[in-house]
Amino acid sequence: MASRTHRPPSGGAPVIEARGLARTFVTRKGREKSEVKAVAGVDLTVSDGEIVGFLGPNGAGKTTTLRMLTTLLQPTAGTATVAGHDLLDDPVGVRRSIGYVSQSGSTSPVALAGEEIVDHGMLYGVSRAQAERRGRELFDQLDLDGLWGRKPSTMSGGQRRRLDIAMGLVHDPTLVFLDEPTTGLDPQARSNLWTHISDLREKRGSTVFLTTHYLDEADALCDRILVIDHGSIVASDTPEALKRGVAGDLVELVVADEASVRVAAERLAAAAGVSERSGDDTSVTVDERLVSARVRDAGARVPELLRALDADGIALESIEVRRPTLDDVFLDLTGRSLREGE
Ligand SMILES: Nc1ncnc2c1ncn2[C@@H]1O[C@H](COP(=O)(O)OP(=O)(O)OP(=O)(O)O)[C@@H](O)[C@H]1O
Repeated sequence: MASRTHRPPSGGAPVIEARGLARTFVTRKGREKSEVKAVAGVDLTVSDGEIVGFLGPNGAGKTTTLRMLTTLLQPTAGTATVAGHDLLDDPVGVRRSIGYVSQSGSTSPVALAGEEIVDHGMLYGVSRAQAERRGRELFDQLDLDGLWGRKPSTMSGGQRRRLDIAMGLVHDPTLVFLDEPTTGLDPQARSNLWTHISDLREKRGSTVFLTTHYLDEADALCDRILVIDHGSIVASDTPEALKRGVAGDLVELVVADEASVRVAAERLAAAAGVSERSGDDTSVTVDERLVSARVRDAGARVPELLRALDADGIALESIEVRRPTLDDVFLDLTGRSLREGE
């Protein structure tokens, strides 16, 4: 399992500082010109040693932001400093200081893994001997022992993804960008990779900025989560604080007798301190015998609710209290579930 030693968001000096970073794409269809504001002026700060997760629904602007921060795409407005180098004035300095592992990876299926990693290091100005030493060290740390002479096409998905990460680290970057590092891997390979990603920080002091579609991954790995929607950052906090911000725990009652549903809904509304209007997020909803509402501090209020129901002679078939998840946070912030996009 990945280490959960989450650090405070404002631990060290900023390694990424973006102000008003924006990108508008102009597309033409015949004589018609239209503009897409992919990223609409993003301010973000990432501190030294943080693991930051960048989440957002499909088309929210994640990849465009990542491509700008890694110098692959010119911003149309705004400024940024990445790993101590100005994005616009010194893109080469940025590139030399960062590691970038793209969604598709960058290994050739035919070259041998060890050759690939040495060539990649040399591309970044590292000597052959140094690249080989560093590469072998990374193979050891990333559980790739014995695969130096193998072609990536003969490796498992998890091994190939760890090789991608080794390639992104061979020149010893202090800042690593990972674009959906575990997409397509089975649960065991994902959790194994989480350990390696948290080790990047624990053992090497790296700062990690990653995008993911998996909320459990963001929860397990990240000190802080940035949520982007329609090209703007809509939240930035620790996973715990984001969950605390959701309006209470979900309490679901299944009432034994349909005739008691109305009174049960009244009692739940009183416990939740909300109205009984349905269709509102902060109201009680009734679906046949299922009565549910969000209740702040449910642990303290549910015993009182049960006593009130008992006094009214209302029997329950079941009661469930569910703590907010990151998916609830996501739904609250963007109106969409991240799972809808999968
Ligand atoms: N080269 C381009 N030309 C025109 N529009 C573009 C271009 N690249 C991205 N866009 C648009 O910009 C918006 C943001 O796209 P982006 O790829 O950054 O989103 P994303 O959050 O990474 O999405 P996903 O999760 O699906 O990868 C989308 O509306 C997309 O269609």
